[in-house]
Amino acid sequence: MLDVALRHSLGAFTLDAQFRAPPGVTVLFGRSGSGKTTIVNAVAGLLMPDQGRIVSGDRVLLDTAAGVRLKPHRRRLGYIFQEGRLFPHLTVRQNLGYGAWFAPKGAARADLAQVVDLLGLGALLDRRPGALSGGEKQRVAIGRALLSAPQLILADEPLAALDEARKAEILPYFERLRDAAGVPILYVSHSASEVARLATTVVALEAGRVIAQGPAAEVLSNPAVLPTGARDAGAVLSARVIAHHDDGLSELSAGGIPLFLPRVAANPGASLRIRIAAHDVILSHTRPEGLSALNILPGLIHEIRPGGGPGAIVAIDTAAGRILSRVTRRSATAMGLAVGQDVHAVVKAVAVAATDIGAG
Ligand SMILES: Nc1ncnc2c1ncn2[C@@H]1O[C@H](COP(=O)(O)OP(=O)(O)OP(=O)(O)O)[C@@H](O)[C@H]1O
Repeated sequence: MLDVALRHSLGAFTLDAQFRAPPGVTVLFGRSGSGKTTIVNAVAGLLMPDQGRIVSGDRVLLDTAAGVRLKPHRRRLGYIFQEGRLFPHLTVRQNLGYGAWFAPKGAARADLAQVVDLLGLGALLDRRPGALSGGEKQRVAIGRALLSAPQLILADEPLAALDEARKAEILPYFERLRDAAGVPILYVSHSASEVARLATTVVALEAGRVIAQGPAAEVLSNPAVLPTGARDAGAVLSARVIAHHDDGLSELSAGGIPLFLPRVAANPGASLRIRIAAHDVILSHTRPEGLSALNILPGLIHEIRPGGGPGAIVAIDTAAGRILSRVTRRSATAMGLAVGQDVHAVVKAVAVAATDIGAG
């Protein structure tokens, strides 16, 4: 568990933020300039806030009132930066060894063989960073952070420098890290689909303040707190893989509702989390028939939130969880949509991209 309370002024900007990061990935999510990096720097000990208290597990890293200010190297943190920052003259094995060198003596630390296996680094150990792809470098950086026996991992936009294909390559490794390493991860991101896949907890920031914090599915289903507003709104559902069919579709079950998606890379029985973007969901009063879309989720309208422009976000509670649909206000009026009404949310199978599906 990480507890953070900070107050700090930087010119015209004031950070006044409090949040708690339970085990798993806690994503700091907010627009550019909302204070994400300032928070990460304060946790890292690279910025001394005007006032603050930061507690990681049972260790007080900072308590300005009590005069406690642990030096950065004594905070037991692993860093994963945007651009990897590996030593170019060292091999992958030596770069990993550098992480272990930083681990305090006697600290329980990850085993090299386990880390190599977790991150798929076996074939890369004797190469230098110049001979690695961006995604491979990032996997080495994750391994190096893990081997330093951290009590907390800080990842500041670790995927921002990678193209979509490399991001898709790395995301599963962060999922494994989240699910296997048992170390809390504080993760900075702008990307709604990255957040939907990785976050256990989301801390939404605006102008230096926390405007929402809580489980990812809950915070992300509130379009009012998303940095890009309705454009990025979407729901996160938990689903279990039931079967793979011969026509290339996989059948899943989300709270008992069948979902058909393009074949997913997970075995029957596996739990997945799936992001369904609000703009891919259409609404119907009656259960549609003669429609090509395969996924129909009956539910009740929980909220209708008009946007600044012509659109509105409709939140629907279904047995699979809360779904969001982005419709025009004109359609909402023409359909007579109202809170408490029964509706059917309709999702095309192909609307759900592979990057929006992650381990649950
Ligand atoms: N040394 C400084 N002096 C004055 N203002 C600063 C200073 N450093 C940062 N700021 C301001 O503090 C605010 C928060 O910056 P911060 O880097 O934490 O934002 P961020 O959410 O990480 O943004 P990004 O996503 O663009 O990295 C910004 O408005 C920035 O301009």
